[in-house]
Amino acid sequence: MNSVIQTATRIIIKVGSSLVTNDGRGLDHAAIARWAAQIAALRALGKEVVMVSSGAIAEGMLRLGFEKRPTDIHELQACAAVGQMGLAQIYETSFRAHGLGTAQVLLTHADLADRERYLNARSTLTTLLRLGVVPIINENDTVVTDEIKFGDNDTLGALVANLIEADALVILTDQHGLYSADPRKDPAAVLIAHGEAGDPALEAMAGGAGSSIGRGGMLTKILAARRAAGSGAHTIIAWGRDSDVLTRLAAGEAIGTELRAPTGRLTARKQWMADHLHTAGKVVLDAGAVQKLTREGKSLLPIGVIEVRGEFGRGAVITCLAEDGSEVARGLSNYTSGEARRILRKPSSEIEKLLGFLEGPELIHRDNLVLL
Ligand SMILES: Nc1ncnc2c1ncn2[C@@H]1O[C@H](COP(=O)(O)OP(=O)(O)O)[C@@H](O)[C@H]1O
Ligand SMILES: N[C@@H](CCC(=O)OP(=O)(O)O)C(=O)O
Repeated sequence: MNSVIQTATRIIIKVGSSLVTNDGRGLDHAAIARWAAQIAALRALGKEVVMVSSGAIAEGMLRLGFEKRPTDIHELQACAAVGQMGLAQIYETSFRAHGLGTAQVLLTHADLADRERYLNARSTLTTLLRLGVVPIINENDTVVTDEIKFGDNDTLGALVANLIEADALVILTDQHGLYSADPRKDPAAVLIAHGEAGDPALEAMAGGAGSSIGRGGMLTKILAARRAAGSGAHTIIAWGRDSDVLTRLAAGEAIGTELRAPTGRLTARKQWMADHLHTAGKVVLDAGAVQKLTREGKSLLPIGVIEVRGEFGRGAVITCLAEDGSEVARGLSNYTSGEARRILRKPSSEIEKLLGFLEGPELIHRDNLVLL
């Protein structure tokens, strides 16, 4: 039995170019309608779903009359811009049939590397989920070049899984999962049902490029699983043409390849904070705020802050100290050090008046806080 999707509440579902575009001949409306129906069923089970969908370039090629994929980067970008309209249109119509709203979110890797944009993307996506909307994400091909040339949406799917701390990443593709070798070339290849994300042996099996339509091949999916595991998300790679693949996964069926994250979510997040981000500043908390954070699992409000040390920008990782100097927590700050100094000791209801804007009632939201 496969329990990953059954127990997951927040799921990223990535559909590859090879699936969405009906082998390059425009968008596969029937396939998109089937995913929408299944995602509606997942939502009815209380799961939150974010889609990462490729297909803009292939649809744009069809609409603009290109027989084969252009090599000129700006023609590719033009195709993506034209095709993205078609993608948005068909997703909107398909989900609307189930009473679900959709949102178009176009991201680049650079957006997620910048802390301020990272926080904005994160807040927007979680707000969309709270409002019951299904976000449909693609790479913002108009403003990037490298990604179009070498890019794949598997990596984007993993970055989004990390961004909103999803429980699972489902990568739907034109194969039944990861095989011991490329099944297009080796008929004796067998399906790998289980593995551990990050196991180098998997990378060796997945070598080589993908189909003529897709960009990444299997290797980028294996690397995406490793990346998603960084925030504790498990990955499933499965055949997306199965009419009920998602609902069967949600019912607990073992389908495709399941790559489990070796560490739990909290551990992974702590590790991420510890490894990837140096703390830019410090805030000293009063005893009441320490109590709220450590015992009650609450966010850090400015009223509980007695001192701000160092200079930091919005979205920076800062350390929270108790009055005796001991480290209590680390987290991503909603405000710059200058702003934090103006609102410390103040009730959150005064933030807007003091700063002229409100980024949130808390200095560090509990979702962005790791206790030490
Ligand atoms: N070990 C493997 N197992 C399965 N597929 C593999 C493997 N190695 C390479 N591939 C290739 O990867 C392709 C899927 O990648 P890709 O075409 O990029 O799809 P997508 O558009 O869904 O991202 C398969 O069609 C297959 O030819
Ligand atoms: N952003 C591009 C998709 C990139 C791509 O093909 O990725 P993938 O589906 O992972 O092989 C598009 O919409 O055409």
